Amino acid sequence: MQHIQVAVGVIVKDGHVLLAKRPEHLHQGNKWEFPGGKIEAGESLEQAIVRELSEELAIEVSQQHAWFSLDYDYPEKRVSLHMSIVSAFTGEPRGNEGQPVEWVAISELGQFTFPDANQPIIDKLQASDWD
Ligand SMILES: Nc1nc2c([nH]c(=O)n2[C@H]2C[C@H](O)[C@@H](COP(=O)(O)OP(=O)(O)OP(=O)(O)O)O2)c(=O)[nH]1
Ligand SMILES: [Mg+2]
Repeated sequence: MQHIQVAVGVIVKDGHVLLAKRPEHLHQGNKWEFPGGKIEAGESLEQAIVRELSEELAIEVSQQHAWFSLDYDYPEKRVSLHMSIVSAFTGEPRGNEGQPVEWVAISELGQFTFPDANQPIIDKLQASDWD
């Protein structure tokens, strides 16, 4: 089975996180995601986060730290998601590829539909103190 390594940017600001909507035609399409994408050969997690968030949101990440990782088996592929908490960036995030983006209160994440692999991320966000 295909197995991909994914850099996932959890951008936290004032008790909110930034979500983006996955385009319908993609794997897990039309669901809300944390911005990010496949880690390329030779790239570190930190480098992949900087590149993906520049490509997808047109921001420049200036502070981040690795948070945790998880593996999940979709019927068609296995993903390893590597989460990084982004705590500082420059620029105003926008959907650089036409995708809707939204700042959502961590307490309200339950209202959104995420890819099936994401539940532990939501649980951990809601269990942590972000002040
Ligand atoms: N970015 C992101 N991907 C997620 C999340 N949850 C989740 O299961 N995924 C999965 C969906 C995809 O199978 C995979 C990300 O791969 P992708 O194909 O979208 O990666 P990419 O942005 O590099 O896109 P591309 O190179 O194919 O254009 O990870 C999430 O919260 N954010
Ligand atoms: Mg992506």
